[in-house]
Amino acid sequence: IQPQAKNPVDGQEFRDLEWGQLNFLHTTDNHGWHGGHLQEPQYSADLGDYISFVSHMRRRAHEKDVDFLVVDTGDRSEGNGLWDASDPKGMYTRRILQQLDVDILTTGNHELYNGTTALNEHLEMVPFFGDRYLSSNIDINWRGEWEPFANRSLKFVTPKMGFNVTAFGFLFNFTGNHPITRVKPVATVLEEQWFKDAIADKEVDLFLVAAHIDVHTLELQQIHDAIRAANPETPIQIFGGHSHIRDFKVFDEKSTALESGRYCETVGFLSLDGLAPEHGPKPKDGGAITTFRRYIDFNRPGFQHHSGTGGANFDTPEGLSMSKEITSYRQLLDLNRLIGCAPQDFSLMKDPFPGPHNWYSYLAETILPEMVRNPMRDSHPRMIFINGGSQRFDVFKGPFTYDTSFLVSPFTSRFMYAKDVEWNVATQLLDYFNNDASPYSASARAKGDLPPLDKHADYDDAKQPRNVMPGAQIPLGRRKKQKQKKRTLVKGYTTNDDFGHDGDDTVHEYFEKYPTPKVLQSNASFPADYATNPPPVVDVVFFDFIAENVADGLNAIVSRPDAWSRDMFEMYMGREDTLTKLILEFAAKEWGRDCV
Ligand SMILES: Nc1nc2c(ncn2[C@@H]2O[C@H](COP(=O)(O)O)[C@@H](O)[C@H]2O)c(=O)[nH]1
Ligand SMILES: [Zn+2]
Ligand SMILES: [Zn+2]
Repeated sequence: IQPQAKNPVDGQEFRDLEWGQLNFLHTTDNHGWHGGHLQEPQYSADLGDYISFVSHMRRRAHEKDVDFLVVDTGDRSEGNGLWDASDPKGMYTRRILQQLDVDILTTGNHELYNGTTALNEHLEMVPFFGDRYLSSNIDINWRGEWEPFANRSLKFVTPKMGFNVTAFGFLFNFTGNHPITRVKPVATVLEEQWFKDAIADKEVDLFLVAAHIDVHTLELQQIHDAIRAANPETPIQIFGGHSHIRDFKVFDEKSTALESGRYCETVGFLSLDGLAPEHGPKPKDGGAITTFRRYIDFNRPGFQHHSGTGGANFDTPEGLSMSKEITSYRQLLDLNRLIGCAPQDFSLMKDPFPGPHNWYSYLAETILPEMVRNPMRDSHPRMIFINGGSQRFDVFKGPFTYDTSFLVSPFTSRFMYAKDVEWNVATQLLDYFNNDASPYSASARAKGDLPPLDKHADYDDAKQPRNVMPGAQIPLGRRKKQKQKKRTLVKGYTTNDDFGHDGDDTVHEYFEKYPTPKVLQSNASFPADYATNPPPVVDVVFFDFIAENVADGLNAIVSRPDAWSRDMFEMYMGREDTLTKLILEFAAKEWGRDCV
């Protein structure tokens, strides 16, 4: 099933990009979506189109005699059939990404959850990209000793303007990584001699930080502050990620951070002016940096417009062959195989939870009770817990394909259980998980286990841009503002960041975003009168991914630190019974195949 993408932006007049001395394209958290969005025209470009776009933007930079860098900040894996359906996972994605002309890339937490994935990233991607692949705080031990996962930092001179740039690559203080890897806390690395030497180097015109870190976090503040303390005047440009949102933070007059969404929905564009090369002429206005940022929807019309090629001359031979290669891999993996017809749209956060249009509610009320079963325990009442962040994308009414199961619920978590837990203990577990004050929240963030924030700020003209530094009436650093023209709006990202709300290239119609559960509970085989006559005990069933958190929660509830531990839990279903598989089986059984 290949729904054809109509022109995603009829009536859209694009505002041109403001180029500077140094210009960037940024992607992050693409999570395997390199084949594009087949059911969303406005994000329908694929990696082939992006390769063509990058090629044209490099050409334009050359014509303008300015510098241009392409950056990716990780989570390239997990969350699309193109990645998850191959064996080993990511086999085709790593092959296609090696054809992307990227200048600086770093590692996300999703490259590190699974040992095979981490090792393949280290053995295939790191050597291929060489010193451009930066991991300043990750090590790997696959051959008996700890060694850097990739290059720690890179100093280079930009070809046109002769800027001396020192680049780093950081991951947030992630603790959910596979044991063959280790992630050193950012604060620890900032004290290491190699880092101190790198930021002590006075022959640097710009520090570049590629970070798989949300732009509003302690770790990123620590990195900025360490570099700034050693370099009061040197510009610091940060590219963030991980929280899957479009965002932009002003740290100070010479430092900002751009975050560019997720899932091949966004390409971030950023330009800098006013940089003073070490040996070049000093800028006339005392070194003020002018910054411009724009979030470009990942579609061909936008790429064609900004590459200055229009329709006819956009596709490069490399881009065309990449698109063909992706199509062939998708066919090889049989990703378009129709499984069933989803009876309606179900969203993760575009509709209230709980509610009739919310995917979490449909899972809790319909899919999990029917599909998460153990024949030996079927008559036993059970509570089923899954982490909210395990669900990754909306379900659209109509064709639900083999690929869709990976878009929605890609992970290989299995179901474990604690047998016969007292009712009045088990009933307190959900609050332990979802109460922000509980210890779970802190450990979940460190594990990367909070549902990706997907904050779409509202389009409130009166609303001041967030985080404007106190006393600074205009965003720090000078920026190039552009007039907004009236447009026909389609639903999409509406972003309000430290530079205001003119960042989205395609002006979208705003829509409400609703909170999602940190952890979802589903009940099954409860007696009809459970509300007035609750069963004495229930089976507590859960994803192995949160097994330690379940033990911690139960122990906290009974106030005994060692009442439960992971090794006391048993498998509830088989190793092959992932939720991906269970959803496929449900869709095949319940949803019919005549998609009207
Ligand atoms: N149930 C599982 N959830 C997982 C697994 N690996 C990751 N996750 C969830 O992903 C997000 C983090 O994603 P990010 O793109 O924001 O970095 C987080 O909510 C995790 O819970 C897994 O194997 N099983
Ligand atoms: Zn991500
Ligand atoms: Zn991440």
